[in-house]
Parts: sequence; structure tokens; C-alpha cells
Amino acid sequence: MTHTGKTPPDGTVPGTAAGGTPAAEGLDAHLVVDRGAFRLDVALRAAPGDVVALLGPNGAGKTTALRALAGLVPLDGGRLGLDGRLLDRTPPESRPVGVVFQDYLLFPHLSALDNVAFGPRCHGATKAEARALAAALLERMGLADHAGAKPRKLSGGQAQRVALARALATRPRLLLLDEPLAALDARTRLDVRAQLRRHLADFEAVAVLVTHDPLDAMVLADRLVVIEHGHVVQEGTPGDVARRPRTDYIAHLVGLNLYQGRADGHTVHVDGSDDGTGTGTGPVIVTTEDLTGPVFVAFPPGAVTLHRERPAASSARNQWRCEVTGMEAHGDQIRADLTGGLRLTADLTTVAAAELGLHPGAEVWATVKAAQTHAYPA
Ligand SMILES: Nc1ncnc2c1ncn2[C@@H]1O[C@H](COP(=O)(O)OP(=O)(O)OP(=O)(O)O)[C@@H](O)[C@H]1O
Repeated sequence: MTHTGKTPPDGTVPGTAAGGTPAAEGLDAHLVVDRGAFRLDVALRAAPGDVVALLGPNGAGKTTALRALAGLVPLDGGRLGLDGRLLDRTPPESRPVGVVFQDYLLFPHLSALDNVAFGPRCHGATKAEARALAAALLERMGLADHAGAKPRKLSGGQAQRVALARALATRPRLLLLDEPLAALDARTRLDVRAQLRRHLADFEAVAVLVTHDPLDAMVLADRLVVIEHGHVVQEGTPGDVARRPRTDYIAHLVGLNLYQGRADGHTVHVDGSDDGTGTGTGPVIVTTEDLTGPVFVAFPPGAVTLHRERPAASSARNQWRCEVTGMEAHGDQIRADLTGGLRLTADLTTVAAAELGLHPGAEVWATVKAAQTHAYPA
């Protein structure tokens, strides 16, 4: 994915003002919403052309953030700037914002064309202008043949594109998509994901989408903003986030074992590793990177080899005695969860699992080569 003319990979937006005046272009928001026990406090910045995905576990606050951007939930603090204007007090219908809701919310009694023409009509276009614009958008979406169809006659993928056309029809400066592919079956999802990616790439203003699905996020967005417990825990390009996860949720999402600890050269002492005796004899991970201070160490489950006996001569610098706590089949692979010397997840073939006689409660040795770990500053 390119970033030409867009937000740089570190997420900063040139010209963003920290205090009073919002950035002259794009989105410059600090969303604070109080919901009793839950508080959303998220800063979001994006330049025109950026596609930002809000990713996070259930209840993290993604939908609340999206609804706050749309003006459907009032801000209790912070501000919402778009193209240099503060929108905090602008009612939702007057904001230059288009929304594609999860279940599309098309008007059932209107044709696809009239659904798309509805917004421009409300914004003062004549009926003929609005319908011409709607026809052009539907054509662009490959839906010219379905312009006269009512929503119930449309497939899930077609309805999704009509909803997108409807959101784009008012030429929004901020496009919001709530779980845009969640309502589709797996096969349709594949096609629609690819089409949506093309439409988003052509969109010249800011797009923000909410998803649980890491694949949707990675394919559709230039930048990921990961939210947990109402706060941003990590943001960056999909590649950065996948390579250098900073929380267990993200590590799990991208399928990595992740540890936080303290590096002393090639040795990382994993946090919480002191066994209470004060001797600090907890797990260490040997890495190829030479670092000092707080770090993360990550390695994929496929980098772990399991052995029934302690390997006598092994090139793997890392060896831990572990107990299997759970096993799950993934295609022709078995994913095993282990605790003991180190808490980790290992992938192995079903044949290897059978040969090892692996079962919950089994004791094994886990090895990982230093070269297959990746350490980076915390
Ligand atoms: N109308 C509401 N009133 C009070 N609390 C709410 C309301 N809507 C959501 N919440 C709470 O706000 C928190 C965030 O919810 P939100 O729906 O934004 O999360 P989410 O990340 O979108 O989750 P999901 O992926 O499950 O949709 C949750 O703790 C939820 O219970």
C-alpha cells in the first residue's frame, strides 16, 4: 500500500495543530465519550485519502467512536475537526459525513436508484440532478442493471454497494463504515472486499472503518488504530502492527507469541518471571537482536518445536519444559497451548502431534531458535 500524499506511516498528519485550531485538511479528532463504567478517549487523525481501520475486541469502543464521528453520540470532551472546521455542534444531518451501517439500512420501499438519490435531494439537488448522480454512482459500482430494484431483490453484496453509493452520493469529506463486510457470507465477502478496496482507494477524502476482522482491516486500510478498553493501544501501517504487536490481543490476532521483558544484550528476562524467591530465575529468551532495557519479544507458533525428551544436542538456544493445557485443530495443523517454563502456543502437524502422543496434561520440551524470535524496544 502506498502512502504518497497520505498520512506518513507513523500516523502523524503534517500541519496538525495540537491545541485550538483543527488541521486544515482531513480528520483531527479527540473523541471523549462517558458511558458510566465505560469511557472512550481516542485521538484520531487522518489526511484526505487515508483509509483508517478501527480494530479491537468486543466492547472496546469502536462503534462508539464511529457513532461519535457521525454525531449520533455526543462528545463529553475533546473535539471533532474536519477540514479545518469544528463539527462538535453540527447536527448529524448537516455534517459532510457519509455512513455505511453494518446492516446497510436501505429504505425498503425505494429503488436502489432512489436510495442513492435520497441524500443529494435532501442537500438541495433537483430530482433530475439527484437521479443522474445516483445513476452515475450505481454505474461505477457495476449496478446499472439493478438501479430499479428494491433492496429485498438485491444480494448482500449488491446491497452493500448500494449502501456505499448512497453514502458517497453527498460527496462526504468523511466516510464511515461500520463492519462493512460482516453481513456477507464468506464467498461474497471475498469479492466485495476486493471491490470495496478499489472504491476506497479512489475515495479522495478520509475513510474510517470499524471491524473485528484483521483480514478486512489489513486489506482495506492504510493505517490501523487498535482500540482496547476505550483507548488506542497501537497504531500504524498493517505491516508495522503485525510485525511489532504491543498487546496480547494484537499478538493473538496476528498469531504470534508475545512477551514483554528486559533485554540485556541477546538475553531477555521475561516480565513477571521472578518466582518470588527474589532470585529472578524465571524464563529468559535468547534473541539475535542486541538490545538493552524494556523490550517485546515475539515468535510465531510455527517456530516452536516440541520434543518428548530434553533435546541433547540442539541448535535451538531456547528450551523450556512445558505442559500442554489445550489443543485445537486448524486444517491439517494442531495448535497446542502450553504453560510451564514459558507460556506459549505451538503449531505442529497432526502426524507430529500423534508421534509425540500429545494430549492435555502431557509434559514436553519446547524449543525455539534465537533466529526465529524478534525483539524490539517496548
Ligand atoms: N448506549 C449505550 N449506553 C451505555 N453503554 C453503552 C452503550 N452502547 C455501548 N455501551 C458500552 O460501551 C462500551 C463500548 O461499546 P462499543 O459498542 O462501542 O464497542 P465495540 O468495540 O464496537 O464492540 P463490538 O465489537 O462488540 O461491537 C461497551 O462497554 C458497551 O457496553
